[in-house]
Amino acid sequence: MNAPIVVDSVTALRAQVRDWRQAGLKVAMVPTMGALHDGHISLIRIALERAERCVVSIFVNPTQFAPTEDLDKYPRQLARDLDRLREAGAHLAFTPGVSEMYPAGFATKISVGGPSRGLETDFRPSFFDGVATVVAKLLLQAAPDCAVFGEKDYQQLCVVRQLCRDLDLAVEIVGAPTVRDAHGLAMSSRNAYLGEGELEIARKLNLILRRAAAALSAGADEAGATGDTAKALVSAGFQKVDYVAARTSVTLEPWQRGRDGRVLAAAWLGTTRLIDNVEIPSA
Ligand SMILES: Nc1ncnc2c1ncn2[C@@H]1O[C@H](COP(=O)(O)OP(=O)(O)OP(=O)(O)O)[C@@H](O)[C@H]1O
Ligand SMILES: CC(C)(CO)[C@@H](O)C(=O)[O-]
Ligand code: BAL
Repeated sequence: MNAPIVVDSVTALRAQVRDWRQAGLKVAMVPTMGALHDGHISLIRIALERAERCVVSIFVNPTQFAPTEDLDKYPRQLARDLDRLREAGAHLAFTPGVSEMYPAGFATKISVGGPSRGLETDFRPSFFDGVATVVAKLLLQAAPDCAVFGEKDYQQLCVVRQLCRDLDLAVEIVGAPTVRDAHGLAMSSRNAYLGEGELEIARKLNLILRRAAAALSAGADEAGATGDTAKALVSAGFQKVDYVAARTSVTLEPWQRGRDGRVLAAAWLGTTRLIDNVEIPSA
């Protein structure tokens, strides 16, 4: 595979996408924060099934991190990421610096309602403002035909869909299934923070959520099932559970039996916060 073109300015990104467009080629985008793993590569594969050209952005977006969060220690490994992009057949890596995305005087924030209410927002109150603002910018900068986001960050996917619908952004948002290791652990750049013992515990998260989803599907009381799940996570070794909740798919309104639903959770292992979600099987 050829090495991807690497650009760090919006002007160069726009010029390249315009050339592809003029040549009649479709463009797909995969926004990331880098430290690429097989989950990201699966998004690129899906992008390449839908378009002749794939743009991957690598930008650790400071506005979605709270001051107490891991912005400084977030893994940054551009050379390795570019190798992975070449192997995956991505055509362009957009690697802007902070001042390219947020030049002096930048003063806009996009705040999405609906699916951003609750769950992550209860614990990361400005997270989705940061995500929505940067995703809107990336989609306006690259103007792709479609953009691929992972279901691992399920609430984020729902917020991005709402954002594009509300702002009439002419881009199709494609959701991609969660890629997991052999033990069910969702791949995540933050898994790199986990020590050996923590990894063993992290691998129990998905199984515990699947049990909760099966119990709900079989008719268990929602408050009881989510409460038992939080207790099971603590028994498994998680020190703190931010939430375990059942929600209706897409809108993330309270789940109603008979409707498509998901169980979503966030929990801490030491200083590492993991999230995951699973579908509630239809009864
Ligand atoms: N295991 C996975 N399967 C499918 N998509 C994934 C997976 N992990 C991340 N993604 C998707 O990749 C995109 C970029 O995510 P990001 O760069 O934040 O990676 P991450 O592994 O989720 O990192 P973090 O550990 O910071 O949450 C998002 O759309 C995210 O949902
Ligand atoms: C969508 C995103 C690239 C915005 O910074 C980020 O939240 C992520 O990697 O999931
Ligand atoms: N994967 C979503 C980005 C974040 O948690 O900061």
